[in-house]
Amino acid sequence: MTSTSKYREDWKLRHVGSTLFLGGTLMLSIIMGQALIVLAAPVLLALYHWAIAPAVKFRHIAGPPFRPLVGNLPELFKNEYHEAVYQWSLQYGPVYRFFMGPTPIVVLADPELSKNVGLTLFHDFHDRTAMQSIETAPDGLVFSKGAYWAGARSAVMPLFHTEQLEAYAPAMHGALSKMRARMTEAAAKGEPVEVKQLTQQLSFDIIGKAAFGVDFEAQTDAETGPLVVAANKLINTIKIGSGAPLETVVGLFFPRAVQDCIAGLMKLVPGTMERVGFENRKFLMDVAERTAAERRARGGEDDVMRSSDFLTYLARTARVKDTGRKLTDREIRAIAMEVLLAGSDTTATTIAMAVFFLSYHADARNKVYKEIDRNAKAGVKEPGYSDLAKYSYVEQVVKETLRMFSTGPLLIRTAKRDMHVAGTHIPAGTIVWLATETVHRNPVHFPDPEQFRPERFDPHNPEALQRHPYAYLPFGLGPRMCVGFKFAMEEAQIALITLYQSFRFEPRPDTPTWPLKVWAGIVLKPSENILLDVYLR
Ligand code: HEM
Repeated sequence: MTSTSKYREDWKLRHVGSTLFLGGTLMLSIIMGQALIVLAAPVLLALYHWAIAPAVKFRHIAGPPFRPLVGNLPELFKNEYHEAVYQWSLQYGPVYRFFMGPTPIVVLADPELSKNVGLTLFHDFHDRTAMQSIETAPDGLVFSKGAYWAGARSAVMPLFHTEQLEAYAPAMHGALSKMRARMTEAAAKGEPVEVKQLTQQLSFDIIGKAAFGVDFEAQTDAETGPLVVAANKLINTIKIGSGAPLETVVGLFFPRAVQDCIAGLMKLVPGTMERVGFENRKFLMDVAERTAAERRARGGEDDVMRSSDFLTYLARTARVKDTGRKLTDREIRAIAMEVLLAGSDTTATTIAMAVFFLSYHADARNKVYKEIDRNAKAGVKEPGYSDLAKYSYVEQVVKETLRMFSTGPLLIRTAKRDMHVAGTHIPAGTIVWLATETVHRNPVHFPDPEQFRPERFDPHNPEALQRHPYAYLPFGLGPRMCVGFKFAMEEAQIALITLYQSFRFEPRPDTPTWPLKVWAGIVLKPSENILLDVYLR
């Protein structure tokens, strides 16, 4: 080989080598680039989902400025979140949006809009979205959906028919006699009473007897009674905001599947709120299931409507309206749990707050005494459900208490499809809050809203006659309205009648004043420490 041809050969080899090297590098960078894209895509997508999309998608609705990732959580949890909702409505009007982390919430704070969403457009705003991954949710009422919910609700409704409500009154009086004894003792000793604590225990005893048919012993054994201890522990785990379980916090930022996964994992770790919630829910559900089985075994499908408890009725008589099918054990225990949770703290807070307001309002208190004494003279001492019509002022007191201090200050609905409400586009899947408490505080519908004035609910009062029919919604509205509202009104009225038959409550220097620093939360943030002096009348 000549030197020229050798040179050519070397050159070729070098050329092939560098081409291969260049090609390889190019390939490698393409592969790495693609890998990078594959790896980065979810991060970019998540960033888009958290940091950009919500603001872009909801830019047509006014509201507080969006912050990437956290949205408006800081403002929301600074006070109580329905207080933030109220303040925003003053700033942005009756239709606005804010962001719970990256999740947009559209708020409607107007009676007509409540009517539209809760009633007129019900089929498009049929369901609620849960913040926690509650395992009983698909079988109960509160977070069940569509046709299943309608069937379950139809089976439960007869529990709140008039004759049944009449049958719960003796259990209410039974529980109240224990409370009266405790109050009498406190009055004799000159000791103050913490009203909310007492009414909480009272409510557990009442709902325990009515729903489960068993004695929760909350008033006699609050510290060690297994049912009341479990119920209290469970209630503490159902929180949103500071002190909420990790799964709830995760649920603010991640899709439901991630939240469920975290909830499942946390349940395995002793001491976590998820574990405490799981154990106590299971304990109570097992009690409900055992009790239902025992009630079922006692008899056939006979008439167990009167003088029975919820579980007996649900296990033996209840039927889904259209199909006629019986409720399963899973459904029965889920409904029993919900009733226990939805029906205890809400009613207890209402009774406690009514006593609180009355302690500061001698005029209203004297009208209550007058009504009670008039009925007592006419022979009504332990009123049943049908007697309550004779206590219209006590009813007005309960209504005004629920207006001033809502234990259900927001109604939750989810848009099933793209909708237009008040000319505003609401995309499918959006969570909508009907800010009922904000309306309750609006002077257009309730003049001097910070004033406790039960007379505003006197049906003959021009203020009541002129009010928008959907301005006052403490129990919600439409087909998803509170299933237990008549039970709650019955319990609150009977409790107040019993208490004011015998006692007088006076504020102390350390009693909170209105407005309270802490407002009721959507789930369970009661006004605690309502310390009052109690006297025999
Ligand atoms: C003062 C007491 C109570 C208040 C303020 C209250 C308030 C509410 C509110 C605002 C809702 C949502 C309604 C809606 O979205 O339109 C609701 C739903 C519900 N409440 Fe009550 N409630 C009280 C007592 C009770 C009691 C005593 C029970 C049971 C015995 C109960 C069981 C339920 C259930 C099961 C739901 C879900 C209904 C459904 O989605 O079909 N509540 N409650």
